[in-house]
Amino acid sequence: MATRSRKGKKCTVIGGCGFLGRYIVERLLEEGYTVSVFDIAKTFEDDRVKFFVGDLCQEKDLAPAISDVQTVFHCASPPPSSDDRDLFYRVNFVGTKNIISACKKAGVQKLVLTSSASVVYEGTDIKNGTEDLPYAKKPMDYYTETKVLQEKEVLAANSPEENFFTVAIRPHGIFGPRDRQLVPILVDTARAGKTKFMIGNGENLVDFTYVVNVAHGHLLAAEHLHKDSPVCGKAFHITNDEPIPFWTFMSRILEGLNYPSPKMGLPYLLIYYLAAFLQLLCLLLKPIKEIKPTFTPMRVALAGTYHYYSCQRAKQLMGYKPVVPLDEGIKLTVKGYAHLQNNN
Ligand SMILES: NC(=O)C1=CN([C@@H]2O[C@H](COP(=O)(O)OP(=O)(O)OC[C@H]3O[C@@H](n4cnc5c(N)ncnc54)[C@H](OP(=O)(O)O)[C@@H]3O)[C@@H](O)[C@H]2O)C=CC1
Ligand SMILES: CC(C)CCC[C@@H](C)[C@H]1CC[C@H]2C3=C(CC[C@]12C)[C@@]1(C)CCC(=O)C[C@@H]1CC3
Repeated sequence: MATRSRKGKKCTVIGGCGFLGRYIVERLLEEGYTVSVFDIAKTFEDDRVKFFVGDLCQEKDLAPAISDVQTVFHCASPPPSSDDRDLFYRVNFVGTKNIISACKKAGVQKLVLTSSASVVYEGTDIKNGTEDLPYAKKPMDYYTETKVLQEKEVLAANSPEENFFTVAIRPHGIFGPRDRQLVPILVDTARAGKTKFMIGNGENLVDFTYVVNVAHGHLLAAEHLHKDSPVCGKAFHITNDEPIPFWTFMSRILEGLNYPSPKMGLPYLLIYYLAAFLQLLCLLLKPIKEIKPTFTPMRVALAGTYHYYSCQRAKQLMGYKPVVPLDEGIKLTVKGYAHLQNNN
């Protein structure tokens, strides 16, 4: 008992210097956990946190960071906008297997993976999708393909007989202050004059999840992860439970930052196939010049289709409910990005 209680509140957040990871660290500290962070780069200071800088692709780097802890949160990933297939495979698949191996060797009891609701998304409508949907047979990009591999590996590693329990959290459309993907890319797109039109008719409902709710879901999962718990070895959607039309959300952020929001819609399929053609062209031109298109087929599909998910399983098995409502999250996000405000 002494060993378990001593380790009980000790945890490590792999990827803890990232957008979501740092919010998980902050929530853990609020809840009285002893927190270590393992990341490829240290991006913030906090005297309460023990930092380990390393590469999760190197299992030897991991050992010191997870020694004598009960719970590991794994939220590291290359940015989805990367086009480095090998990097995605090494970090998200091989790196995750390293984490599982290192956790078992170190006697870690709980592994909470940050997966993604996109592991079941193939570019067509998903309305109130449950965790029973099959994995995407044709993921829309390589990032998603490696997230599928990663989740399968972690859930299969759940082993009560080895006192090792795993769970996968599937957030969708995480947003909030310090985000490095959604708002910065949206603002860049607006500044380039590319948000004059919506993609599609603007009615497609989508889940956007305020980052504090995602961190809350991760801690709930860890607290419910123990022998004989129904949480073990399962995936859970964590959303704001308030699906919103994609372009209504984007317009709220744009107008909040004093950028014009799109008023007219362009036919979804026209833009989708244009994006697919552009992606092929960029691939052919890559040896001559590297061009990264704003409107990738994945982003166009996300902008033009329904994709929202049921978090009923998290509500029932973990008592999850969002702690920050969507409207409040949007206001906090706009406030957090005042430095990206349109001053023209
Ligand atoms: N953002 C979103 O909308 C969604 C995100 N997710 C998942 O949530 C998780 C967190 O996402 P997010 O916070 O947005 O991502 P970030 O890129 O902000 O954070 C990821 C962190 O992992 C670090 N990292 C990357 N490679 C390695 C490595 N080899 N070794 C150690 N650390 C590494 C990154 O460092 P560096 O920055 O230097 O690369 C970064 O600090 C990811 O697993 C992502 O797949 C799921 C659904 C939606
Ligand atoms: C077409 C543009 C005007 C859209 C600008 C916003 C997009 C950059 C974001 C809208 C939906 C976001 C999203 C992700 C990244 C950023 C967006 C495409 C993810 C792909 C991040 C990683 C995941 O696991 C799934 C996310 C789905 C939603």
